[in-house]
Amino acid sequence: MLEISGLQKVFGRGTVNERVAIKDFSLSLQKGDFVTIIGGNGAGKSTLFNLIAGTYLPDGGKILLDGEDITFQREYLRAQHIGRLFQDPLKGTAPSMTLEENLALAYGRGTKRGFSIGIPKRDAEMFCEKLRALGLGLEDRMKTRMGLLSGGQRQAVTLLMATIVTPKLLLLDEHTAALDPSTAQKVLELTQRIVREHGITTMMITHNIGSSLELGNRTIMMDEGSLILDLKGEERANMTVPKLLEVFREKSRKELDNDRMLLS
Ligand SMILES: Nc1ncnc2c1ncn2[C@@H]1O[C@H](COP(=O)(O)OP(=O)(O)OP(=O)(O)O)[C@@H](O)[C@H]1O
Repeated sequence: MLEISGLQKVFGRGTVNERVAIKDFSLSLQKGDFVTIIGGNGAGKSTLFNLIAGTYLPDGGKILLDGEDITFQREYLRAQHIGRLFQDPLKGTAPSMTLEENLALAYGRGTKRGFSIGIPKRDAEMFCEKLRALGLGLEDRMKTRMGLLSGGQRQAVTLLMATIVTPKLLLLDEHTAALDPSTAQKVLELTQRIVREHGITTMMITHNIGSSLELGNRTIMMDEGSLILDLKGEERANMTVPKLLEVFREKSRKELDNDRMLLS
């Protein structure tokens, strides 16, 4: 359902700062795949997401989503089918608008539903039910401004917003990295539940090597803009954190000595 072939992105071409961020990158995902992505600082993980989401355009290669060539499609058009979460829980939301209004905006994405006429009662009831299902008591705070929620609450609502219209693809860019460990765990559990319920094809960048093996059905490792490891099936099931670090050392000839890299 996602076919990436020969993707290339160079920043600052022809300048002293020239940097090949994505180098001949190819990847093919099946519908319902949940891929975790790991790699050191500057490996190209976020750039890959920016190219898939249309924030940047590539210098070469192709991206097909459900058979449609989206390589140069405008970002706002792709956003109708691609949900995205960032490390910053406020990114992609309107902090001065209420939860209900944020959800209504997300629900209206890609449809002809208007926002100016207010929020229909049955939509508000549906938002309330979805918030209740998060188990965070947010169903009683529909009129609260988004900016007043805690980081974990906001990220849970952002997750709901990204999936309220089931996307073809969900991109999670370290979406729990800014949360305390127990809140991060809760948001990860919610993520798994929502992704599983709707069978959403998902890509998740993480610095937690343990999570990268525990969540999803496939793990890819990037280094210097290239895919250096693609783990699935039995090979992935038998992989451990120490073994994965060893593989990284062998393949990249460097240590994963990233300060943010969590090893368990
Ligand atoms: N807008 C930009 N302009 C110039 N260089 C950029 C830009 N965005 C990314 N880069 C460079 O491209 C390379 C890949 O960066 P990217 O942010 O994709 O890596 P990453 O794997 O997400 O790293 P991290 O884990 O540190 O967030 C880096 O060398 C980075 O400095």
